[in-house]
Amino acid sequence: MTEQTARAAGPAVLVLEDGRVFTGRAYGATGRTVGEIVFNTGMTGYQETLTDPSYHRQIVVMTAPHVGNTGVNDEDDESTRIWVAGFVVRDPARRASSWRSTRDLDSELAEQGVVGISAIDTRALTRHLRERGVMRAGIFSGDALAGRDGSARPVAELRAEVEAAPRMAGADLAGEVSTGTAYVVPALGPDGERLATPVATVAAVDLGIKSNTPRSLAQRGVEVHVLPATATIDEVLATGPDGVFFSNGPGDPSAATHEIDLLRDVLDRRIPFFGICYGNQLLGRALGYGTYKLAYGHRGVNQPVMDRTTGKVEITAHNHGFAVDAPLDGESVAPHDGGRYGRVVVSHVDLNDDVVEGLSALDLPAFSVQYHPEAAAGPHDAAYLFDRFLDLMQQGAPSAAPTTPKDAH
Ligand SMILES: NC(=O)CC[C@H](N)C(=O)O
Repeated sequence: MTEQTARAAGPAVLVLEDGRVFTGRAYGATGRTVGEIVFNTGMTGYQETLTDPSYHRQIVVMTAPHVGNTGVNDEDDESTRIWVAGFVVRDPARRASSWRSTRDLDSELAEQGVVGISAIDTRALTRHLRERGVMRAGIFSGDALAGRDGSARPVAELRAEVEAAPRMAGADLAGEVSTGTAYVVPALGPDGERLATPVATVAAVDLGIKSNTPRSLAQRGVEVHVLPATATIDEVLATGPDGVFFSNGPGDPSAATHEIDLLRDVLDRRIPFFGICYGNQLLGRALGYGTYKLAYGHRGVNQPVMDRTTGKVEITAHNHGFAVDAPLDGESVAPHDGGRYGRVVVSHVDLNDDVVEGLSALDLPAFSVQYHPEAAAGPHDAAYLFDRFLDLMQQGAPSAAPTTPKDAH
């Protein structure tokens, strides 16, 4: 068992755009950070959350009161670094304890320069964000909190820095987190051995991809060519894909012009397509539907979603602040370009708030979900969607595409 003990910490403040201030202790790196403040209701999975590139430019509040208990290990990162802009916790573990832990979370945050705050009332903060919606915020500690004479800087000054931070609405961020160069994740056989002949080849456009996504495809015998967000249709076609995948990622889908054009090029060629989260929003926009910003989003690991093609309810992992605006009931004609993409159904819906959680084209080999079948963190109820993608690639469209949902839950 590995155990690590937390470091001593000085004062820190969290300042919200609307003027609300929380006072606590510095956690992780000391200094200043600004971003959009959002809350995550997962009781587990902080390491996967921190390393999920979709959280780029966001300060994450964990509603679970104890964070850091199992330290940090070498297996659970979802990318090569921590992406959150800041981290807010109630009660950090004073001692990390797990057989897999190699370091404690406080030091890991400090080492990666991630400014955090602890010892604040995260329940009051979350209730505030639920009432008012997500907004910009800043965490200030150390020199960023103290004025020249050593006394704390006035809140108005800190708030002005928060108000100068860029907003999430309109932000095109995939290019800031995507891989710079293409790479291949090899197909695996049943015993984890490399397959000489993959079952299928997928071109996966990395808009902020989590490691468990190509892994989930590779485990089904798929060879995955991960491409940068700047990929062109020729680069996609050069991989000889049986299917194209668009990943999760940070930012506002309405700003992703290049990716939406690329996706239309894919749809025009009737190449089987699957998208997750940002990929779902981009499919929505490519088909001509709108997207909008939710008041406080869905971030956690226990969101109930109904697969309306089977009537089954699954418990799912979410991280989204935007959503697709498509008609919930029955088929609609995709609005883009006079309806040339044919009919679409909302295949999945969130049972908490009726937000669109999946789209299926009926006349094209294309579908997507707003939540995370790759889990990490979260339950694996939705892993069947990778099999659905494989079926779509192997059987072709539109035979594998779901039919119109029978009921609207
Ligand atoms: N995880 C994601 O792909 C997030 C998509 C988008 N940035 C949102 O916040 O809704």
